[in-house]
Amino acid sequence: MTMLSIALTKGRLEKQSVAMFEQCGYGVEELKNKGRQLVFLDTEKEQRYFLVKAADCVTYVEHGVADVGFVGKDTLMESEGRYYELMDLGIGKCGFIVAGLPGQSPFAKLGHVKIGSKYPNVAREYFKKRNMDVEVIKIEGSVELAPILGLCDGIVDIMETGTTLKENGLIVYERICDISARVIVNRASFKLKRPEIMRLLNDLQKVRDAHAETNGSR
Ligand SMILES: Nc1ncnc2c1ncn2[C@@H]1O[C@H](COP(=O)(O)OP(=O)(O)OP(=O)(O)O)[C@@H](O)[C@H]1O
Ligand SMILES: O=P(O)(O)OC[C@H]1O[C@H](OP(=O)(O)OP(=O)(O)O)[C@H](O)[C@@H]1O
Repeated sequence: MTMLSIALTKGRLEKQSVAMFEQCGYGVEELKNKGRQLVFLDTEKEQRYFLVKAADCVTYVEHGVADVGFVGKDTLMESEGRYYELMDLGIGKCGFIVAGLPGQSPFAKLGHVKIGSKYPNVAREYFKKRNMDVEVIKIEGSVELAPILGLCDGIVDIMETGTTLKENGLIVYERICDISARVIVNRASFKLKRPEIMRLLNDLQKVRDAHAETNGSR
């Protein structure tokens, strides 16, 4: 059997991704008990996993260093990589929103509008579709701070529970779209390692559907 290399997004998606592999019956003990280690071998299934930042996950898959990647749709929408997006994992569910201070909608402002975001391409694209000419300011994190301090009139960011916005006195003006984690696959790997990749996708699909059923029947 051919070895599959799988790039996992570290951080918020990590725990749920590892749990899915565990439920598939793969040997992820090393991944669960990691220290500073970044590559993990699952000899039984002939798979190796590595943990990388979201945007790097796309890069590794695009270049074929990883055959498969687990990454958020937010990152895919922001990047320009070439890969196959083959499955919605149903984890890491959240959404892209436009938010701002109450009574100060960026959609109602006349004149120059500034939008802060960790996702400048997504923000630019969205406002272009709305026929609005905005200046997008790239922000690396704690985006909610930017309109409070007057750096911008609104933000494009991720919202899950809405707690971060609420605790910072911001409101949602528009929901852009839903986001969840996806499986992406290198284009050449999909031809050369198709049986291994199909087996992985089938296993993941069973786990995802079992979750959906449990949640749906609550
Ligand atoms: N609040 C959230 N709820 C659900 N999923 C989220 C949330 N925030 C981020 N995600 C998903 O998890 C992925 C990783 O996010 P995470 O915050 O761990 O890393 P990051 O965005 O690279 O930030 P950092 O610079 O803090 O590492 C995101 O690309 C997104 O798909
Ligand atoms: O709606 P909520 O459940 O409050 O989640 C939303 C928050 O989660 C993400 O930030 P993250 O924690 O990744 O930190 P960051 O500001 O460094 O991006 C996002 O940018 C929001 O700030």
